[in-house]
Amino acid sequence: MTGVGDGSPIAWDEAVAAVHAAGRAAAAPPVRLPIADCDGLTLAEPLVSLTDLPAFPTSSVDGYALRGAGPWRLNGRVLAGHTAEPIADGTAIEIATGAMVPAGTEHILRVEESTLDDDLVSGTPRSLPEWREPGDEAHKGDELLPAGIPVTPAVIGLAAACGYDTLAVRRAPRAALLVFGDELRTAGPPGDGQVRDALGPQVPGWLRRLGAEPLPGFAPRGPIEDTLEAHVGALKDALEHADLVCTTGGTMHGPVDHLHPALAALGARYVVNTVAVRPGFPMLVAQLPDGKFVAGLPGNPQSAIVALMSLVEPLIAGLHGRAVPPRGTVTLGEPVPGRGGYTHLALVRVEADGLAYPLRHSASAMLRGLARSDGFAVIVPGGQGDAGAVVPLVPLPMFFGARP
Ligand SMILES: Nc1nc2c(c(=O)[nH]1)N[C@H]1C(S)=C(S)[C@@H](COP(=O)(O)OP(=O)(O)OC[C@H]3O[C@@H](n4cnc5c(N)ncnc54)[C@H](O)[C@@H]3O)O[C@H]1N2
Ligand code: MOO
Repeated sequence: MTGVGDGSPIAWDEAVAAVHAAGRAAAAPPVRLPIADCDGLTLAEPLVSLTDLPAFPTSSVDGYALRGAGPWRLNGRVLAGHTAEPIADGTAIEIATGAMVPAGTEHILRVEESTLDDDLVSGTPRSLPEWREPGDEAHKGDELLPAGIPVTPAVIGLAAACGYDTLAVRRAPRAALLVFGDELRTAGPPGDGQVRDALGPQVPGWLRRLGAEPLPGFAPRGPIEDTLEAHVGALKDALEHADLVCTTGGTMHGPVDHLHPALAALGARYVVNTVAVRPGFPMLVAQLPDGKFVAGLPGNPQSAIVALMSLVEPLIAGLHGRAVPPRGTVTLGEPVPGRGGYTHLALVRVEADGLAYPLRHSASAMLRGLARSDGFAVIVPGGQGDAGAVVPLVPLPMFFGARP
């Protein structure tokens, strides 16, 4: 096998950039879908307004459109959804919020600030216009959003408002999960040398939140029998359906770690093979000759999630045609040690004082810290996190669709 990272681990930020670039190069071609089906997908073209917004002068209030000096003779009504005739001098036209303002209107008088006596309207209109002019929000042809941004419900609303029925989007990559490890139990408490599979049940939820499309059923397969044949067979099968297959365990070179030989048997090329990060360094991403990806997550449960956030999140972003997700910063409330020449991804929780505190029970085999965490504080190689230091944060996407 060939590829970046053969031999010694590559730097964490280089690994992030490498998988993102590989994903971007393999991004699916754009498709056109009805706007309501685009939530969580990615704009493949800039959103350009198809119209002025608003498209016509639009009343912001219920009241009377006026022209000339008052009192004004009431001469009709215009409701939202209708076109308006021009207004004659010295007249008032009753107008509803959202209705088209008659041409020639000089003021709109709010209904609660007016009096109507027979057919005569009087009152003092406010000095500021009570309507929105065409183009106040956007002009036809304005670029409202660039290509490559996630389609959120707000984006769908904006697209609808300016006239779109369909959008050019990139589909989400389809992801599958294979769990390796004969020692795993899929039900009940651990014991007798066996541990409970803690990744099969949780990784699909993370993948969904990172923007992958669940394969029908999305059932993680495993544990896969600890033979090379079984690994190759399971990978082939999953790769028939998925653009991205995540595996857990078997990233090292123990007697029953078959991931590397299985990837070699499939003709895969490493995009990244081991990363200078703790925990989780044996993580890898490989690409098959047909362009599909395998992400090898280490078996230690917290390390697997470090690998998801380090490699799988930017890979999925690339496959969507998006930038690497923005990673903010936190201010540390307590010191967080560095890990020598490795990047340290340290579980932290942001407390009520706004500061991020390292969590206990956060060794690579543990999940107790992860379950209380907001994300990973990033301590750069050779550095350390002093209390009060501002450091990057890799946030965990806690809510469904929070970061598609
Ligand atoms: N000689 C060395 N051995 C190990 C090293 C090393 O540098 N030299 N690194 C350790 C590190 S760090 C990690 S991480 C693991 C990665 O190993 P694998 O990816 O090959 O994972 P496994 O050996 O299959 O499992 C490791 C550990 O995690 C438990 N596990 C696996 N899958 C699950 C699961 N789905 N749910 C819960 N727990 C799981 C498994 O039982 C093992 O305890 O290698 C170290 N070894
Ligand atoms: O790097 Mo391992 O992933 O520390 O537990």
